[in-house]
Amino acid sequence: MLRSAIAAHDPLYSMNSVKLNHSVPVELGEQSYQIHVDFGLKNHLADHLAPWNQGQQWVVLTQQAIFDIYQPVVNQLKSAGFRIETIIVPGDESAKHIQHAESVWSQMVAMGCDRSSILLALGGGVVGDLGGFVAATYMRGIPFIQVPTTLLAMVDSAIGGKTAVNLTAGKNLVGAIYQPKAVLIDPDFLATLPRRNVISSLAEAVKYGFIRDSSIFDTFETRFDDLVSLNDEALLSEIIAKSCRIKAQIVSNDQFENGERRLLNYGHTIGHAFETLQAYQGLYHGEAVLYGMKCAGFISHKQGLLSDLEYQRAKAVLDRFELPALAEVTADQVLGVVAHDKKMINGKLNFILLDRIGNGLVSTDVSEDDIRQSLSAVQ
Ligand SMILES: NC(=O)c1ccc[n+]([C@@H]2O[C@H](COP(=O)([O-])OP(=O)(O)OC[C@H]3O[C@@H](n4cnc5c(N)ncnc54)[C@H](O)[C@@H]3O)[C@@H](O)[C@H]2O)c1
Ligand SMILES: O=C(O)C(=O)C[C@@H](O)[C@H](O)[C@H](O)COP(=O)(O)O
Ligand SMILES: [Zn+2]
Repeated sequence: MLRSAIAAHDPLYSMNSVKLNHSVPVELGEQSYQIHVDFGLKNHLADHLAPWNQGQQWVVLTQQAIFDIYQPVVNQLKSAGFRIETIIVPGDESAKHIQHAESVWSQMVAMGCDRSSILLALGGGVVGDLGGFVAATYMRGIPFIQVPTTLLAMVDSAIGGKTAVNLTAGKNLVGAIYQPKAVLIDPDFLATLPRRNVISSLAEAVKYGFIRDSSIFDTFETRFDDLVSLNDEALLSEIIAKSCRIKAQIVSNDQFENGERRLLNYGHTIGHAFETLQAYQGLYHGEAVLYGMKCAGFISHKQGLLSDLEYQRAKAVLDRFELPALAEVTADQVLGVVAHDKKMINGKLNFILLDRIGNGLVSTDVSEDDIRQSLSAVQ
């Protein structure tokens, strides 16, 4: 509490005197990069960015609520001699619309950005996804750097190069796989993150516990309240480090999602449908994925893949997350959106299931009836 209060007044404040820093490589040949996790990194951002600064125009893409708190971080770069302009996009999922990509492209032209310019995405997954998409397309591609400010972005969205905007018909239906030059994580940003966003963010961390590393799931079972409160820096550091390593490894193995990377979509097939049907309002991404993971766990159990005991454990952890009620949507509506899912290949849906906690698998045997029954179980 005290920390949050101090940090809210001093955006350059570091909440950690003990260093819990580490680096994780994302191995992608010539596109390889490092994820640096460093409490207090934002106070030295200019040093971290110096290797890329050759006097070119930089654009910081962010949202008003973030800029209001962290403007001193941007000012610090100006003081260090960076040529910086700031572009503000809407503070919610509506920013991931092609009209905002167009607006950012046009503002960048007006600012004199050329192919050497660098886009720095300072924000959560929305800023990162939109910023990455703009960077991938502006003058056919300029470098970009991710500085995530939400826990979701630190454990997932800033890593791996998925960039996108939404269509009315579905989430992330237009985008590119375009890797950042670096991901610079300062967990101190989380001191000002609203609790609802922390809870939503944790969805992507528990996802790794389901699909890959049961020790992450065990941590959710035993230390749920400590995870949500963010009070234990060692625990926070551990959950970020484990998540980054898993995501980096999966992306390194399968950048273009031909196999293993599909596991990262656990809970997303139905979660994305909920977001789409609510017109990207009312339900945060992580919250939608939590509902989706409830459905996927139900189907895994129904198909006899997940034991009674493991299903009950999965359900008990997911039920601890505070979630807003789902809007009334019919199973037909959900199935209609799922039909456009990006994992639909030759008319076959690739659905992510579990055969135990800690092991995800890709199934092409999930029926409409499975989905209908799972929806009845969670609604
Ligand atoms: N590319 C990927 O691999 C990937 C992975 C997961 C999610 N996503 C996408 O990420 C998006 C969700 O991202 P999110 O959960 O980070 O939410 P978000 O980006 O919408 O941010 C949540 C809210 O918190 C505010 N905020 C951000 N950082 C803050 C801070 N430090 N202090 C105070 N306020 C802060 C933002 O302004 C925003 O209003 C979705 O669009 C989802 O599809 C992408
Ligand atoms: O990086 C990935 O791969 C993921 O699937 C991570 C997801 O958490 C993320 O929400 C992603 O944007 C969903 O991918 P999509 O291809 O279904 O849009
Ligand atoms: Zn996600």
